[in-house]
Amino acid sequence: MCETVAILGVGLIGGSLALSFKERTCLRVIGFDLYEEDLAFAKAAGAIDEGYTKLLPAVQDADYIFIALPVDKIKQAIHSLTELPLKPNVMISDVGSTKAEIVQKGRALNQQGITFIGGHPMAGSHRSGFKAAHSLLFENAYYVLTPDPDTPNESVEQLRQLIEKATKAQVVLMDAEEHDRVVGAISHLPHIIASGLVYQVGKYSEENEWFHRLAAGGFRDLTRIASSHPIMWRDILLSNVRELVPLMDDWIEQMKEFQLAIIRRDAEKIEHLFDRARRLRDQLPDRKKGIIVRTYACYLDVPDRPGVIADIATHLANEEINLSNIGVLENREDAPGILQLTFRQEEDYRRAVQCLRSKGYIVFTNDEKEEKDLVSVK
Ligand SMILES: NC(=O)c1ccc[n+]([C@@H]2O[C@H](COP(=O)([O-])OP(=O)(O)OC[C@H]3O[C@@H](n4cnc5c(N)ncnc54)[C@H](O)[C@@H]3O)[C@@H](O)[C@H]2O)c1
Ligand SMILES: O=C(O)C(=O)C[C@]1(C(=O)O)C=C[C@@H](O)C=C1
Repeated sequence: MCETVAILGVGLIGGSLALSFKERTCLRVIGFDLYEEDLAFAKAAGAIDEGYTKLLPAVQDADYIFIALPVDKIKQAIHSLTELPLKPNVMISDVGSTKAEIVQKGRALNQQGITFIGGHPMAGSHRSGFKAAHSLLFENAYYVLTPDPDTPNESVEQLRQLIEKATKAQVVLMDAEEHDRVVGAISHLPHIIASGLVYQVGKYSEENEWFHRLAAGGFRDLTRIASSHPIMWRDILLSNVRELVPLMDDWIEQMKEFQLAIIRRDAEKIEHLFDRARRLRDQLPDRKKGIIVRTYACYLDVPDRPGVIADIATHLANEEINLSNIGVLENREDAPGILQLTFRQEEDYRRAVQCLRSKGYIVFTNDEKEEKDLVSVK
């Protein structure tokens, strides 16, 4: 007979877990959330079998409980679980973005003989709620578990196998404090910096709206995560103060190093800083994400005249080439825009390049675009 998993909080992460369990295991999935409508939506989407707005009916038959609430609410839920009649062999985990404080709370469950193992899937989005959930959100991502030294190995293995089977993520084990330091640097601090940049430009744009209007690719890429849920991020920061304060000190030092090099007009130093950063960035492991489908793109210098996009689309349609997306990358008034055409199939992409070149368009591929960008920067 199949077991039951209760997911507390059927939002982005809980909803994605629920979809993963339904898709790749035979577990019965019970959802718990504040809102009836969200539960009804998750049920209609096939993510949960039943949904409750009360904790007891959601957890009393569960063999596994995953707490996917905001960090502060995870701590409260752990406390509530210590007071409820649960199945004796239930295994409890969470998905919170910080671990030390949560694992500390979880020890109250461990003292009652219930296995609690902290967890954190290293994938997500700036979007929130079940509407943004996806069964492949965690595919190929790391999924950190932070068992205490005295957690039985069999329990860790059992949880690892369940998570890997359902989510297709790769489980790694880590000490909770080490987790908070690492994730503080690669996730929490970047969220603060992104919001800080948006603030700075927001302030300037109150005086001069061009600051907002000119904000283009680089600024947008760098600040996407500033659109994340403010309450979720408030709780994350408040739960990782110990690591964040020294990390912010280091960041301020790093900015001062850049500032000094600029004040001194120290070209060599500036180049060295950028060169080192580029090398380090290029060494980041490329973890292929499940929900990102491989696409093929080509680029066109297009004259800024009416009908040009329709003309391109017509040529492709006449050749029965399937175009997946079309977008303007740059749109300067005094220069041609760059049109990005994206294709799902390599064959479509190759035929499109050939077809459009034969119609007189200047088409360049990804590698050629990189070369062109570098040349125009020199
Ligand atoms: N968003 C990310 O990228 C990401 C990635 C990894 C881990 N996490 C962690 O996952 C957890 C959930 O984040 P999310 O992005 O899924 O948030 P979310 O807002 O999408 O989902 C949270 C869900 O919990 C419900 N909820 C909130 N308070 C509740 C309460 N008191 N009782 C019952 N239900 C309640 C909300 O209605 C919502 O459905 C957080 O702890 C976060 O730190 C987030
Ligand atoms: O991709 C994003 O938008 C995220 O913010 C995801 C992200 C991250 O910082 O990498 C955010 C919080 C999580 O705890 C894990 C992943």
